[in-house]
Amino acid sequence: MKPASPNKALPPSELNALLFSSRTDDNSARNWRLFSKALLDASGNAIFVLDPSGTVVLSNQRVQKSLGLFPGSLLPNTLPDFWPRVRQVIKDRKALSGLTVQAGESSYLARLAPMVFKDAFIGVLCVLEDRTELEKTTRKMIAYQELSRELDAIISSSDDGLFICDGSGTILRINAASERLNMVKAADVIGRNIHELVDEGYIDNSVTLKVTRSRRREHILQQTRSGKKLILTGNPVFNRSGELIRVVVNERDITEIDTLREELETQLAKNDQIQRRMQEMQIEELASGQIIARSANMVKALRQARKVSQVDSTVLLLGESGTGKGVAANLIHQHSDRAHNPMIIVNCGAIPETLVESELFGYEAGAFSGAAQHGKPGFFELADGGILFLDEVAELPIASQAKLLRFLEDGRVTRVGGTTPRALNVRVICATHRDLERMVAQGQFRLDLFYRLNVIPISIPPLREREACKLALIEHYIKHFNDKLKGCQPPRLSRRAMDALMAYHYPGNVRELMNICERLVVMSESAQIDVEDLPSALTSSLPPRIACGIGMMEAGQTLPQVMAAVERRLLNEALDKYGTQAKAASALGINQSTIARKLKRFQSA
Ligand SMILES: Nc1ncnc2c1ncn2[C@@H]1O[C@H](COP(=O)(O)OP(=O)(O)OP(=O)(O)O)[C@@H](O)[C@H]1O
Repeated sequence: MKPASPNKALPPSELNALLFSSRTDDNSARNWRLFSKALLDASGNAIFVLDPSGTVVLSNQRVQKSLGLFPGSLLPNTLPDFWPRVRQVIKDRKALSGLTVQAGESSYLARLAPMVFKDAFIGVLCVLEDRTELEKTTRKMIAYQELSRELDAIISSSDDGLFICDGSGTILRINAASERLNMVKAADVIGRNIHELVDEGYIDNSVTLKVTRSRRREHILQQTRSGKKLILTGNPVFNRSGELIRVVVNERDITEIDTLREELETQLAKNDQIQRRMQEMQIEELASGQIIARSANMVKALRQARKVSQVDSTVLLLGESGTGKGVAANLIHQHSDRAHNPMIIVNCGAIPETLVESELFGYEAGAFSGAAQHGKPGFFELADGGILFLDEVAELPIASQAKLLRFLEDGRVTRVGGTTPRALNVRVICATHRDLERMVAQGQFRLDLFYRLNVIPISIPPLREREACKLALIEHYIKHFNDKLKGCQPPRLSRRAMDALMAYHYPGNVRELMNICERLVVMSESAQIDVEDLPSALTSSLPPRIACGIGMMEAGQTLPQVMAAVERRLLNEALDKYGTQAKAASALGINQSTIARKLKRFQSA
């Protein structure tokens, strides 16, 4: 701007008269003044005029409101920091611009210009532009820029793949890890829509599309073209009006974790198998091949028996007749510190009730008519240093139950007719096929004795719940009886005969299976045993089949649930039948690690 350089200044009195006097007023001059004021008020800026002494002679509404400068106000008093700049303009009569003025919270950009009227310098025009909002916005912009730089750094330094799409699935950005994992270049995919990439077969499944449909966090597993396994997590981002504006997808490479997990599962399955085999071997070795245990439930029962053989506690063997309670008792005995001393086996149900007490606890000379002259030791005394196995313990008369309880509590017995108790070192093992709890409820068995016996209960499962044992027992006893009775090549079982033997429920358990095998060996005339050679009770039982049809579905069940149930059943049957995961896996035609994984899933379901 061309500087004004008038050689004279208008005296203040004249200036005031010019601006405010009504003496000279006519209508048009007053209108012109009002129009000028309206013009100044309409401006978005704060505008005021100072006379050369620094007194405000004119100010628009904005100045009055925000700076409190009215005609007559002294600038040196109101804005002392700004006054020197104004003085400079008064002195030099040259305009100044780009000045900043701070007034309270507000900040202004000021321009000062000398005012000349009729060749005389009349004062200074000050135009102040409010920069407060602009500065706030600038500060925010700087903060956003910093935040954006930080986000950039975070996104690009992440080892996980990250990509961001807008609400319609158009890719906005993708980090280096994602480029690497997906073998793509950011430049090739940014700006493209996920729909297109799926259509072109670039990706087969998109978590972004899932998120856009469900509008919530989604996960999917994805295999990349390079064979990596990724777990993709898509997170929706909404604006204030609830519109989906972004989908942020995180891609985690789980190839290594998955491989490690599989290795671990295989290792665990192997360990499990080795452990089972070792247990089987220990049990087999111990019983010189006479005990057959293939089903997990039987292996578990025998493992418990082996474990308790090391302590002197009373053991209660529970199970149906013929399941192998006597076998378990033998196992405990053979493996205990008492193995070099006898195990006296007493079938409590086989002794006449009147004789039970004297048989168990012995009697003194002349205890009753017909008693031996010098008295007789009972089974307890005979078992001193060893084990007394009370089979069918539920059949003990109540009086003997009381005496047994006393022995279990103080380790002493008193012969019938005697008065002096004898201390004995006897471990007691009891067995029963009866429901002792029910007998207690019916008053047929002492509650206190039941508690005393039930310290370590071991249940021997019935043969119908031991599929894998069945097969092994049949093979074992066919060979056993053939070796014993014939000594030639044992007969082969036809498929149908084996199926019938496997399908039969054996209410008499192993004892019945042994009898059937013995009979088959004795009766067989050819090298093969066929279904016709079997007792009629067996041939009527057909192998169980898995029913299939809509009728097998329960109300509310879904196809996946039915499939899972069938899978679970087949798996359990196979495990039961083949004993080990490896054998079951090969019979089912799947990997052992798959079996291990499925079992784990079933357990946690
Ligand atoms: N796991 C097994 N392996 C081989 N033989 C077995 C097995 N279990 C039982 N047996 C045989 O079955 C027969 C019956 O077993 P055991 O006498 O032990 O049954 P139990 O349950 O004691 O029967 P009970 O209650 O009638 O006395 C025995 O000849 C035994 O050798």
